[in-house]
Amino acid sequence: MSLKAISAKDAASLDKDLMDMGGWSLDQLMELAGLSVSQAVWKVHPPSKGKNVLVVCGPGNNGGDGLVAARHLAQYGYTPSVYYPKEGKNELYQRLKTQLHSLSVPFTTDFASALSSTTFVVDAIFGFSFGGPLRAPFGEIVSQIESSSVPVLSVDAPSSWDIQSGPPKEGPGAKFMPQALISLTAPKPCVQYYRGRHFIGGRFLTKSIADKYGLDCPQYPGIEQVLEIGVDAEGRL
Ligand SMILES: NC(=O)C1=CN([C@@H]2O[C@H](COP(=O)(O)OP(=O)(O)OC[C@H]3O[C@@H](n4cnc5c(N)ncnc54)[C@H](O)[C@@H]3O)[C@@H](O)[C@H]2O)[C@@H](O)CC1
Ligand SMILES: [K+]
Repeated sequence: MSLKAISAKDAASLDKDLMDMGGWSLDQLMELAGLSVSQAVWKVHPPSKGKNVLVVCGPGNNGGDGLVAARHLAQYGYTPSVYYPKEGKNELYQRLKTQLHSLSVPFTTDFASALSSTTFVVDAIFGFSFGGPLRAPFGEIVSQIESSSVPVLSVDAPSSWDIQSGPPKEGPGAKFMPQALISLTAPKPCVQYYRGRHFIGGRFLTKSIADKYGLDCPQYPGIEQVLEIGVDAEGRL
C-alpha cells in the first residue's frame, strides 16, 4: 500500500487547520491518536504476550498520546506503567495524569528497573516537533531502550530520529529500530529508513484536508482505528 508522507511543517499546519477551521480540540485529536496507539499495541503485543507495558512519555503532544494510550491499555486489562521524566505543564496533561491515577496506573521514576521488568515499550517521547541532539535525560533513555531486547512500538516517529532524514549518524538512536511504528495522520518522511511493522492511525483526516496537503485518506476497515501498511524491502511505502 502506498501512502504519501507529510513533512513536519505540514503536519503542524494540518493540526492547526483541524483546530482553527475544522472545529476540533486538541483533546479530541489526542484521544483518537492515543486510542489508535493502544489498538496498535493490541495487534503487535496482545495481553497473551505479557501485560506489563511501559509507556515512555516525552514533554509534548507525543507524550500526551502516550498518556491516553496508557489509559486505554489499562481498560483493556494490561498493567501499564508510565515513565514521564519531563512533564508537560498545561492542564490537559495534568488531567490525563489524573485519569491514570484514578485507574491506579503507576508512574515510575526508576527507568532502568521499569525497563527490565516490562514485556513491551511504547515510545511516546518525541514526534514531529523533535529536532537536534537529544537533551538530558532523553539521550540516556533512548540508549537504554536501544540496547534492550524488549519490543518497542514508536508513536509517529522513532524518538531521536530526525523527522526528515531519519536516524542520527552516531550516538543515542543511531541503531534504534523499533519493532513497530504507528504513523499518525500520515507517515513522516523518515519512514523511508524504517524496517518493521508499520501502522497508520489517527482517524480524523477529511478529504478536503487530505487534498490540501496532497495526502491519501487511509481506508480503515470497519470500526478499526488503525490500518497496517507495508514497507517493502527497499523501505518504500
Ligand atoms: N494530527 C496529528 O497527527 C496529531 C498529532 N499528535 C501528536 O503530537 C505530536 C507532535 O507534538 P508536539 O508538537 O507537541 O511535539 P513533540 O511531542 O514531538 O515534541 C515537542 C517537545 O519535545 C521537546 N524537544 C524537541 N527536541 C528535543 C530534543 N532534541 N531534546 C529534548 N527535548 C526536545 C520540545 O521542547 C517539546 O517539549 C505528533 O507527533 C503526534 O504524536 C496528537 O496528539 C494530536 C493530533
Ligand atoms: K515517538
